[in-house]
Amino acid sequence: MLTVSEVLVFFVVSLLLIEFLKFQWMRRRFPPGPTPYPFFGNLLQMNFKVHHEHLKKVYELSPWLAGLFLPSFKKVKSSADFVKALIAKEFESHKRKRKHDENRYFIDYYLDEIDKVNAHATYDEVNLMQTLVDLFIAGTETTATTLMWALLYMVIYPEIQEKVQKELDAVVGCSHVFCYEDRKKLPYTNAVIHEIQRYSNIILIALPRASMKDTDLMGYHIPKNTIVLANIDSVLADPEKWETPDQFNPGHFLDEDGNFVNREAFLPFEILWLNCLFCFLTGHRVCMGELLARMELFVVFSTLLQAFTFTLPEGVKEVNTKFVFGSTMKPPPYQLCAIPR
Ligand code: HEM
Repeated sequence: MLTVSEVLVFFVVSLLLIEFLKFQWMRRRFPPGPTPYPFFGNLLQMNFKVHHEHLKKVYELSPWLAGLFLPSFKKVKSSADFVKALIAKEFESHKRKRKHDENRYFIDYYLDEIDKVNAHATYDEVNLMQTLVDLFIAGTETTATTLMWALLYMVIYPEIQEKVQKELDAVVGCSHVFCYEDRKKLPYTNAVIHEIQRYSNIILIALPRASMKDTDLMGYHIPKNTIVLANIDSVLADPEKWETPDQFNPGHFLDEDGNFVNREAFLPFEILWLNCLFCFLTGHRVCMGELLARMELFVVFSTLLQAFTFTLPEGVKEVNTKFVFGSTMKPPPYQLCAIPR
């Protein structure tokens, strides 16, 4: 047991050490942001898995106690267990019904890789299960959240909804079954979907990168092993890149003749320019589901607006659009009416 004076000495020495390091580091030019204290500035480098493991142990020892003090952990764990059980069932069924000459699914291809004997490969069933969980979470939460924002914006901006419906009626009609190719004939609808993604900006920060060596970037010093987080929000709302960054304005993606125009700063899926700059760090990293997500958003959004008009329930005048912070930035829970057209 430490005495009070020992704790005080430790505290004072730590402060002096921090000040000394700060003084040393001030000689280099660091990017704007919090002072890079050795401990506080690098919280992300701590092994969070260990904490998670401890929480899991508490939960396993006494679910009742954990449920009392860690209700959110309990909820997350039961959701994760549900997803894992679902995926394990699917995985087992693929293994049972496997035909080597008829690979059709990701699981089948992965199982083939496991079968190949390669001492350096990391393909195994545990990794496969985790990859499936990752794909499941990354692939459902993101598109669902974007569609929640999409319908909310349609009730807030009925004139935009009406314009989309007019374009859909005029170009493809009311019984058309949508495919991704249709977006080329529907510039306004396409522009609205892009603006939904820009304005809702459901992932504020890209996945972490780490610097593999000391480096200077755009005049700033980035020490080796620093975790670098790219701020997607700063690009999607950059006043130098967008005419009206704080407004929902599909015009950002249209030229004066109403043709769809892609914008360099439209980067909801990845920070591409950063990938170029950081190629010396961790290499290329992008959203692997981008194309699937784009197709899903276009087909689901167009199909819904072709079939329904979305309005606020009677008597509701105000809508809260302040996002709820989480793995993706979701709109607060809301109600709407879907009126068949
Ligand atoms: C609206 C839908 C989506 C958005 C906005 C989105 C956005 C993102 C972003 C910003 C990243 C980080 C990229 C980076 O750090 O440079 C990412 C990574 C990722 N996304 Fe998506 N995503 C979407 C849909 C999907 C779908 C449908 C899938 C799969 C079926 C998917 C799978 C992944 C995976 C596996 C990664 C990690 C890639 C890596 O570790 O390098 N995403 N996504």
